[in-house]
Amino acid sequence: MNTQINSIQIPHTSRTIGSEKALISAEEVSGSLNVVLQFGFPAQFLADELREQIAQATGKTVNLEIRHHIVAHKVQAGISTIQGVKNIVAIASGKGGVGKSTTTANLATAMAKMGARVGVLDADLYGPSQPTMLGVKNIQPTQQDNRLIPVVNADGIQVMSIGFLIDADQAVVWRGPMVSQALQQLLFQSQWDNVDYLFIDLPPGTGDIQLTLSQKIPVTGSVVVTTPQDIALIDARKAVDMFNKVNIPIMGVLENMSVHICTNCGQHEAIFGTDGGKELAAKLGVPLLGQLPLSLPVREAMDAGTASDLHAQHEAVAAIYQQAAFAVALAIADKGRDFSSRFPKIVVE
Ligand SMILES: Nc1ncnc2c1ncn2[C@@H]1O[C@H](COP(=O)(O)OP(=O)(O)OP(=O)(O)O)[C@@H](O)[C@H]1O
Repeated sequence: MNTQINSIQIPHTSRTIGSEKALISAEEVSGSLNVVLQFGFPAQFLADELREQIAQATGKTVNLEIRHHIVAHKVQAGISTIQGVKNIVAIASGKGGVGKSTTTANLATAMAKMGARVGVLDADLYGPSQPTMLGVKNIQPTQQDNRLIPVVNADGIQVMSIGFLIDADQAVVWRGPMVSQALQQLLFQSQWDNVDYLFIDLPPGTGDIQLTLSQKIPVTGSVVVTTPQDIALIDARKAVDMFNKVNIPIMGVLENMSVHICTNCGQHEAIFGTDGGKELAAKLGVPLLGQLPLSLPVREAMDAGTASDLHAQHEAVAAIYQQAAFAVALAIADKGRDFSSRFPKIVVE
């Protein structure tokens, strides 16, 4: 029985239940089979497909319980992980306005809907938009014992934003070191509650601020967002170079605004060119996480703060983000574990 279950392929992957060592138990009770599986990534959303496959392979009625055990994975050498946060994913773009914040909000929403505990840190000082996109713009974080408690949205996403603390007009005159300090404060002094994946929406560009941040924040992996336009791709490459410089693995490239689909006639128009992100990913040898079309419901949902409803009502959009988030979770699960928080820091005086 176990051999049959272990050889089942996990949907949307080339892995099997056996290769993931996911089978905890399979017991026959009163004619049906009680199966418990545990994964190192969120897999609750695969429950129906897996139950069906196990039923087919064993010829039994199956009761399936799916658990996940997500652990902290390796970050850059010499940086310790943060209390309450297991894995940080930095979302970056070389060029502004390509949809980095939209991607962050939707990857986080997809990951939360897949059953993970998710946080978002809005580090986009020059245009903090996560509170708006995630529907919490009118809520302020509270304070407890000198720590900020992140605001929690409809999907349970813990949100912290530089926009909660300063107004955007003031921010534009901030210099690099001030930005870096404010962000570290937000990250290290917030009371994150057992977050599996914390997405950081970095400011656009690849200057000193981004470089400093990627050297000081413990990042498990990064995602680079680009439109297919040549000019965006050149800058996206710079973002990739930046992450390589500080040894942060790139989990993939997400191509945004890939095509425009006419709402009247359904015709596809490649306004920003075709497949640029796909080609960039291939050239760099990193996965293409997805290609999201220009989409009116996406724009409307981001403005209205209804990312959660967007995923419930627009299956095609939700599927693109779910696949991308799943690919990120799998890539993280494949990395070595981080044990930095288990050992006390040794300080030589
Ligand atoms: N695929 C899409 N379809 C429709 N509108 C989109 C799409 N992606 C992003 N947008 C819209 O484009 C605008 C810019 O997107 P967003 O703020 O995510 O970009 P950004 O790269 O984070 O920008 P910034 O440089 O300001 O940080 C937003 O109004 C957003 O709703």
